[in-house]
Amino acid sequence: MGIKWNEILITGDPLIVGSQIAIVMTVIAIVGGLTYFKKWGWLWREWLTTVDHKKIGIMYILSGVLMFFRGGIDGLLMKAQTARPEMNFLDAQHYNEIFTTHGVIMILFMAMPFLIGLMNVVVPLQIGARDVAFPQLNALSFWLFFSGAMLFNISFVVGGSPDAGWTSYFPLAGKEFSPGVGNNYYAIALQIAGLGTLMTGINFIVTILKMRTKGMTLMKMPMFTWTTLITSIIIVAAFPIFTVALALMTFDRLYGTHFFTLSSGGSDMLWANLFWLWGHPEVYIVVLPAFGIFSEVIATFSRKSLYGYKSMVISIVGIALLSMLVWVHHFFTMGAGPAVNSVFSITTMLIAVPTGVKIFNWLFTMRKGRIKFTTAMLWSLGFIPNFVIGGVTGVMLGMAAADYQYHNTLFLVAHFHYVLIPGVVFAVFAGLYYWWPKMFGFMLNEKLGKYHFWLFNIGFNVTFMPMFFLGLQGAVRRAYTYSAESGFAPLFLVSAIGSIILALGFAVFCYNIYWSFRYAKRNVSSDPWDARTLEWATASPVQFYNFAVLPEVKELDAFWHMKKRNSGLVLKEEEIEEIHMPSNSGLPFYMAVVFGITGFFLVFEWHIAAAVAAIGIVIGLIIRSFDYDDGYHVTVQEIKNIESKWRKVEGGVKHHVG
Ligand code: HEM
Ligand SMILES: [Cu+2]
Repeated sequence: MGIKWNEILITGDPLIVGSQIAIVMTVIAIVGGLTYFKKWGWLWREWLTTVDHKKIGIMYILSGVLMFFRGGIDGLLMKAQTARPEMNFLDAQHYNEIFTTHGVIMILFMAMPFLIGLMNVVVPLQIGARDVAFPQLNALSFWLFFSGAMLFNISFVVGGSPDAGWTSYFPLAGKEFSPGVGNNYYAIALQIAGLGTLMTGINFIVTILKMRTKGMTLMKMPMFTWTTLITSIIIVAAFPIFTVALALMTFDRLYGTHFFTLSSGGSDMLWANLFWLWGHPEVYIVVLPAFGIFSEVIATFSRKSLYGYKSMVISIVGIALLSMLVWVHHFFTMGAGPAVNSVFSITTMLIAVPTGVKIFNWLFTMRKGRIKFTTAMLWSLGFIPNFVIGGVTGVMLGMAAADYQYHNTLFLVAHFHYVLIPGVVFAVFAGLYYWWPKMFGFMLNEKLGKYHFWLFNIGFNVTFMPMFFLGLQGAVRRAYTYSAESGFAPLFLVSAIGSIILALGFAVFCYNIYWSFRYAKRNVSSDPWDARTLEWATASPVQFYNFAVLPEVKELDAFWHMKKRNSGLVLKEEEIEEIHMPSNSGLPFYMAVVFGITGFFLVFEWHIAAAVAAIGIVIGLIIRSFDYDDGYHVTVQEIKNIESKWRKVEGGVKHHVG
């Protein structure tokens, strides 16, 4: 096991050396800061060992912000490289690495944690529960996700990034054509993060089915909870496929098997099928919770209940079923034959029906509503036309015969950005502006929010609209440059300028976060938007036990009706009982560390070291099986004290913004 340091630490490239220096400086700054301000204990007690769904949610969201930064920089680098023809800012190899890490990071390490973070913060509150069903498992989910994300990210400076696209098609991703460690990172880091996600799916299914408060039948659940339930079911159905595919990939790359290489009897098409059997549902895993967020925001700021609730539920179930039946549309051109292509063409286009139902429901919700144009509402309004462009071009791509023309061009890249940016990123922003006061007890700045919205929205369209036309003119995706004679130059330049405007929008958002922590008024009402669902019946920020007394639900939009009956924030003191809470645990964090170390050794194929590190995993499991900690109780007196404190202040604050 001779360690070749020159292969491990990448040197010679200014971008990478710059990042290495930046990483070292950041680590020194964080360690120094924590030591100087004596915050290590606080970090350990309040965050690293927490099992509180709200804090876990906040950590997911913070990871999402960081990863958006990383993925966004990848995007900007690509846009800079293609701004002019025959540029040499990035070479072909670098471009390959960057679109690969960009795609993986944006989908798995940006979209997923943002949405799972919001699910964590909001869903237990919306169903009137004290936490998720398995709080410690929830912490383990987060830490495994985080461990996988960090492992994937260090590939840039240690060993080299994967470069076979976020789809990692074989034979390109196999050992023969990608001998470096880059694609090992893909196989192993995604495996670790994926295990975390799978556990999240199981956790939320059980939570939503078993932990709803009295009276909340399935058809009285808020729409965000519905979408979380269906998303979790898709996670449980789809992620194991990816787990298996990645395991087979790991065997192929590390142990010389040939599941995916033709040369020894394997099949590269097997990878393509397995990947998209997970990959297409994955798109709905990120887009359905986003639909849930828009449903909450649009109903709240139209001051009406959601139009067509039942048809909304039916259409998300329909989308979930169809999402498992369309995967072949990603490789129409691979020659499955006209009959197969036609079937998948039809299933693909069918998805437009339930999606269309939802769009009309949102529009009808707004009809005759007294609309408040808050920032959260702006994101929801902006989503609709942009997402329709993404949807319509999706139907175009879904026509198998026409797809021979569009396939692997920038038309496709433009299409899925028009789905994912409005469908996920806009939703995340809407959700953050909306639930920020619930998470922290103060708001994001509405005026900055509007700059953020307009810059981001305009920048997004200027970046991606030209790509449709470039694609139709024949510009292929994943190409690091093009010739001056191609005539692509003007549109590429416009697109690059757009990406700068987009980045400015994101910068305003980052500043807004800073602004809110620094300057925002602290005495915000617990229900600043005059909202409809139960999460607003708690203190802002929410007490660790969520509800002093679990609420009873009689109808949809339960909190709205409680307010109508003047029982919104009424607390019947005689009903307060002791609350049973789970204890913190350092075990999930420990498991993520040993998983991360084992994964790192596997990436470099240091098998003995990996085996030794894996013993750490087994030790963790053993410790957990001897863990009889049953949690602790909060006394009635304590609850009364806490409740009277915030309720007294609550009386004196200005309610309802806008
Ligand atoms: C923030 C602004 C963004 C910019 C400037 C950007 C730009 C780009 C560019 C230039 C490409 C490569 C085009 C090519 O094939 O040559 C690309 C690919 C891709 N992007 Fe983005 N993007 C952005 C946001 C996102 C978001 C939010 C997501 C997902 C949620 C996303 C997912 C992807 C994926 C999956 C690929 C394909 C990677 C591959 O070919 O393997 N992007 N993006
Ligand atoms: Cu698909």
